[in-house]
Amino acid sequence: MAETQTPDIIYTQVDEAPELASYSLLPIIRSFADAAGVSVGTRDISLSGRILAAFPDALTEAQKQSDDLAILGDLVKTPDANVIKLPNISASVPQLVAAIKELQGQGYALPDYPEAPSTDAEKKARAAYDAIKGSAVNPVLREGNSDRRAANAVKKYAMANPHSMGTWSKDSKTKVSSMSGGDFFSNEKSLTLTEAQAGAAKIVHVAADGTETVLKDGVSVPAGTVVDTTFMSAKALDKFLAEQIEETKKDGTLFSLHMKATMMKVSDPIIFGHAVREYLKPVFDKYGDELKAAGVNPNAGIGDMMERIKDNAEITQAVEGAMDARPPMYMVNSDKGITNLHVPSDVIIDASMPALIRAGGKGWGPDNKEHDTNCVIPDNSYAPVYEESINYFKETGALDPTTSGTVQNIGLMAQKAEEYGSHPTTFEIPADGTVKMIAANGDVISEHSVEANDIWRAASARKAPIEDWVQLAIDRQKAEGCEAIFWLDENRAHDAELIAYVKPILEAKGVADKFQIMSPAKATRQTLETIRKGENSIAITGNVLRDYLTDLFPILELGTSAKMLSIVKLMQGGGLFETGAGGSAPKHVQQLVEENHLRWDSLGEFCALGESLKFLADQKDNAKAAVLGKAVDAATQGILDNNKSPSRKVGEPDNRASHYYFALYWAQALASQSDDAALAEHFAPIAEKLAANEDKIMAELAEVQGKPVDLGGYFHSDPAKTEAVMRPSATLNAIIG
Ligand SMILES: NC(=O)C1=CN([C@@H]2O[C@H](COP(=O)(O)OP(=O)(O)OC[C@H]3O[C@@H](n4cnc5c(N)ncnc54)[C@H](OP(=O)(O)O)[C@@H]3O)[C@@H](O)[C@H]2O)C=CC1
Ligand SMILES: O=C(O)CCC(=O)C(=O)O
Ligand SMILES: [Mg+2]
Repeated sequence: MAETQTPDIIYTQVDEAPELASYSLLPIIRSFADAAGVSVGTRDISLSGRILAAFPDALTEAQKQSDDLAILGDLVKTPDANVIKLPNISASVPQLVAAIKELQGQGYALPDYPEAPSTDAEKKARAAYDAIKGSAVNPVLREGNSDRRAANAVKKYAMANPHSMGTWSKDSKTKVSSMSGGDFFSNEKSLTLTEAQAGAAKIVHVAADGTETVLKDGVSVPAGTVVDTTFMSAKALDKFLAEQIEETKKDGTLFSLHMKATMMKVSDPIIFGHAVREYLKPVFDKYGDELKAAGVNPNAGIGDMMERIKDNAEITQAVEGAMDARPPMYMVNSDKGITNLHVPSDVIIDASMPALIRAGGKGWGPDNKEHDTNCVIPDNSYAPVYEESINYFKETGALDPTTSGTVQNIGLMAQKAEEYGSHPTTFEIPADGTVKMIAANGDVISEHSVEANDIWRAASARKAPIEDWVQLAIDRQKAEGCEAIFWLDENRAHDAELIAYVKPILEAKGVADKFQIMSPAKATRQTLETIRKGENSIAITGNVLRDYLTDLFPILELGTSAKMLSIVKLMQGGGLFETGAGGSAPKHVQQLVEENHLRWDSLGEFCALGESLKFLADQKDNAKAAVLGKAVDAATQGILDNNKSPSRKVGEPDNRASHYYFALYWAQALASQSDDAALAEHFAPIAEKLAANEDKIMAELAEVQGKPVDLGGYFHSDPAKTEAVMRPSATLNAIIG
């Protein structure tokens, strides 16, 4: 065959902190793997890489880049897949625009992001950019369901070395506020499609005057798919937001909005925009025309708005005046004046709510001090999880990480299950009327009366992924023998359809007595009670709760979700090993650039690497991969036992130093094992050299810290400059080769 062979393992090229870490870690991985005949390739799924791959016609031959995401999307549907997936940027519009600008500045003739596309070329460019926006990578790669948990060694380490936890007081004014109706939760309709209804469905808007507009045609929904449709009323949302702004002011707390504008890339930026508009209502009322003329789109946030009006002193002053009259906002960076409503991707609910709960219900205010906070989460589908957690901790005090049990997660996410797949079927409604979803055979799946500006969406979960998810839960419960709860609310339309799948499978397998089914609010309380007793629980959830809980519990138990094992057992037999459960930590890049210290912890990468190698050993009957994998586990244990994880403070050992120790312990484990004599012989001198040069290497790594560095770009950094920054120890580099 002419085709070049796929490497044994693909390591993804991403963005921000994890990508910086890869510059240091990947050469070590490759050098060690190479000695065992294991090939490690890379594929570029970074934001800049995806932009370049989408516009070949705008680039010179030398600049063109392959569509690696599409290639990986095909690979994960084969049994050969073995992919280590690091977190990548799920870009908001301001991030996308910034990345395009940076690439243009580097000589790539890319089109601008067309804000109001009118010509065909602009419409084409806009469609290409919109496909890159938000969570555009994970849904493509996740051809399997999710298994996230803390490895035993990691959990034990956290219990012995607890992170700091804020204290909860019974009279904390922190709370979660959600709509009392008119939200996605209360308007949801759900149906499991029959054979007769299966096929290509369409979504139609019928205006009050009878005009029909097809919003979307050809929505593929095979038999057995659970289809949900729902909408959020724009009027109810605005009323709710106005009330919350008032109430926050009365309570004397901070106003904060928690959304997932990246994952729900159509609905949530719109909801965010409503909050911006409501918070700055006097300004939008008075200067609406001027703001429109300046191209202000509230969905892009106050940051973008201020930039556009910076030359207009009157409006700038009006904004500042309006903000002074409003309750203070929860800040992303109080030193720099960056508020919760500045950029839609700055406050991402899965990370932001747990961080606030870990801090004892406190958020940072504009005065650079901690305050109680009103956490505004408009939709009720999942807000009760945070509400119940906050209520529970107010009653009982903070969780004790030294004694707490652990919560594992089995998440339904394969084939864009649930809201993850809803972007192409979410619409801001143009005019009053009805929205119908119509099955291939003409049956009306659902019908909703809507008003202009309401946000309507359809989401779906297919039969095979649902069945695979239930089986995964059965396997995991069997392995752990602990409490296992399906977080499903029989009173919610969608969950009731899932329960109709779950119950018969559990009964048929004779394991119904091992599982409970509970609404998210009840499951939250029971789970917290279980882990407080030092026992463990498995949360079996849909996609959104998978996302939320795999940050919430790890952040409370381990201090961070970066240390999680995150396995995607691909439905076609391959393996996808995600590193940790968190994101790409933009704050960490800032610190590196300012003071050459990278506090990113690669423990998630170490865990994923070990799993990937052990998977390769089984997948290709590769005994050397098994030896490498076992040694990775020993090295990871070594990092924990000897406290070699990165420090947060400049001047102390950082990410690069932890990679040196990882290499040292990995080489020592390989040198001392007796399963493969050739590998032991190869790694003995390497282990010796690494150990003998410890002081020298650590000094070389320490020496560079404390000064700013130049990476030659943020979204598309200069490889040579970045490598020089991330591999500053000539001694280590020479040993690694
Ligand atoms: N799988 C994926 O591809 C995911 C991608 N994302 C994307 O990541 C970006 C940033 O998201 P954000 O919500 O800010 O969340 P992040 O998880 O990137 O950051 C939140 C904070 O978590 C801590 N943290 C996260 N990872 C590590 C690590 N490995 N080592 C040490 N600390 C860590 C840091 O806290 P501190 O600095 O206080 O120590 C960090 O500032 C967005 O573009 C988002 O879309 C988000 C989630 C998953
Ligand atoms: O895909 C994304 O944008 C975020 C994913 C995420 O947060 C997660 O999987 O935990
Ligand atoms: Mg997440």
